[in-house]
Amino acid sequence: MTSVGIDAIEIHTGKLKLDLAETFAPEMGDDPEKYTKGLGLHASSFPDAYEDIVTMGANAAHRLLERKGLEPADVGRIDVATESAFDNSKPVSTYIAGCLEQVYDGDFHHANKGERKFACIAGTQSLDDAVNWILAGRNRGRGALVIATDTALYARDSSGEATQGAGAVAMWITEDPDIVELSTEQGYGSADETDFLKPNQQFPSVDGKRSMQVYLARMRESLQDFERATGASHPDDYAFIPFHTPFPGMVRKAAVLGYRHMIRGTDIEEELAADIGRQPRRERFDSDDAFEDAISEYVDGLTDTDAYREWYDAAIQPTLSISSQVGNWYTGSVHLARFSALKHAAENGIDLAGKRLLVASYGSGAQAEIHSETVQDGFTEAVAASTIDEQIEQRYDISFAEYEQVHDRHNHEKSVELEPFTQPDAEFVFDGWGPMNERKYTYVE
Ligand SMILES: CC(C)(COP(=O)(O)OP(=O)(O)OC[C@H]1O[C@@H](n2cnc3c(N)ncnc32)[C@H](O)[C@@H]1OP(=O)(O)O)[C@@H](O)C(=O)NCCC(=O)NCCSC(=O)CC(=O)O
Repeated sequence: MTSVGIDAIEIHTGKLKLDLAETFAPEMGDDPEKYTKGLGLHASSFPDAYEDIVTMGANAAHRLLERKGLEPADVGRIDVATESAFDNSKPVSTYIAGCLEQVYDGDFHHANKGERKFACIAGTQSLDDAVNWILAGRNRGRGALVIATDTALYARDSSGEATQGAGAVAMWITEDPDIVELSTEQGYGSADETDFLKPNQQFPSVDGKRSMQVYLARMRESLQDFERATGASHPDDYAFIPFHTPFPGMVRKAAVLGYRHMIRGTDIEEELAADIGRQPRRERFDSDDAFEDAISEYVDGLTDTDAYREWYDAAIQPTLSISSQVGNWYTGSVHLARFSALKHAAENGIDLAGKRLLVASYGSGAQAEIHSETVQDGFTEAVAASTIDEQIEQRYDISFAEYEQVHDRHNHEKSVELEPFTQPDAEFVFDGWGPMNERKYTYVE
C-alpha cells in the first residue's frame, strides 16, 4: 500500500512571551511552582499587535513551502484547523492562500480549501482528511498543506488564564513522506460533553477539573477502540507517545493511566507485582467505588516505580519540551508534542527510523483519537531545519501591564490599538480592515 504521511513541519510561535512563574504568578498571588511543577508550564506565547491566526498560519506555511522548494501548483489542498476563527462563513484557509499569493507568481485557484472545527482535535482531523485524499488517489501528484493555528485566550481572571498560548503548525502531507507515515488503524472515543465550549463567544466556558476527567475518559475509550483494530498495545511498541497537551500536568495524568492499561497481563505487571501487587480486577470487588479506590492506590504506587519513571522519561517527557515554553496551542498542540519528541531524538542521536509513535489527540466537546505513526529515514534532516528554538528564545518578554494590553488587543469585543513590541521581518502582518469588515494582510520585506 502507498505510504502516506507528514513530509515536512514548520512551526510559528506568537512573538510575545508571558513568563508564568516570574510575571504572572506574583500578580495572581500564586506560588510559582503551581505553574512550573503543578501544571508543568514555564511560559505562554501571545501574538504581537500585528499577528493573528492568519499571519501565524501563513508564516509557518510560507517557510515550509520555501524550505521544500514548492510552488502553488504543487499544493492540491489547504486545510486549516482552528477554534479561534473570526468569520462564520469565509474560512481562514482563504485568507492564508491570499497571503501566500502575494509572494508567489502562481495562485491557489485549483486548491480545495476548508476549515475544520472540533476544538483541539481538528488539527488531527485535517491531517486525516489530507491522508485519506491521497490514499483515495484523488491528489493527482499534489500534496496537502495542513495548518493548525490558534490563539488560546481565556477570560481575564478565570482559572484558564494559566494555560493560554498562541501559534501555528504547518504540515506538508505527501506520498513517501520524510517524517512519519500514518497507520490506517485508528481508535475513537467520542461523546456529547460540555467540558469546554464557546457558544458564539470568543473565550471558552470551561470546567477545568471536569475537562480533565472527560479527557481521560475519552482517551481510554479511544485506546480500547484502537486495540480492537491492532490487538493489545505494549509500552515497548512505541518510542514516544505524543498527547494533546493543554498543559504538561494533564499529560502526566493520562500517561500513567495509559501505562497501567498497556502493562496489564504483561511481563511488566508481573515484575512489579512484588512491589505494588497486581492490578485490581473488577470482578474481585463488590462495588465500583471500592474498585476505583483500589485502582487509585495501584496507580499511586505505579507512579513511584523505577519501571514507570524510566518509561515516562524516555517516551513522554521529551514530548512536552515545547509546550512547557509556549502553552496550549489547541489544534496545534499534539503536533507540537510529536515535533518535540522527534527533535529530542534528532538532537540526541536516537535512531528512530522504523520505530513507531502512538499519537493521542483530544478535542473538548469531546473526542479522542489514537493512531500510530512509523518514523521515516529523513526525519533527522527534516527536524533539524526548524527554527523553533530561536523563535522561542527571541520572543519579547512582556510585563504584567503589557500582558493586560495584549489580551485586550486580541479581545474581539474591544478595538484596542497597541504599538507592537517586536519588528516584523520578512513575514505576513495584519494590516487593518477592508470595506466588508474583512481582515487585510501584507507581506513586510
Ligand atoms: C488546569 C486548570 C484546571 C488549573 O486550575 P487551577 O488554577 O484551579 O489550578 P490547581 O489549583 O488545580 O493547580 C494546578 C496543579 O498544580 C498543583 N499545584 C498547585 N500549587 C502547587 C505548588 N505550590 N507546587 C506544586 N504544585 C502545585 C495542583 O495540585 C494541581 O495539580 P494536580 O491536578 O496534579 O493536583 C485551569 O488552568 C484550567 O481550567 N485551564 C483550562 C483547561 C482547559 O483548557 N481544558 C480543556 C482541555 S482540552 C483543550 O485544550 C481545549 C480544546 O479541546 O479545545
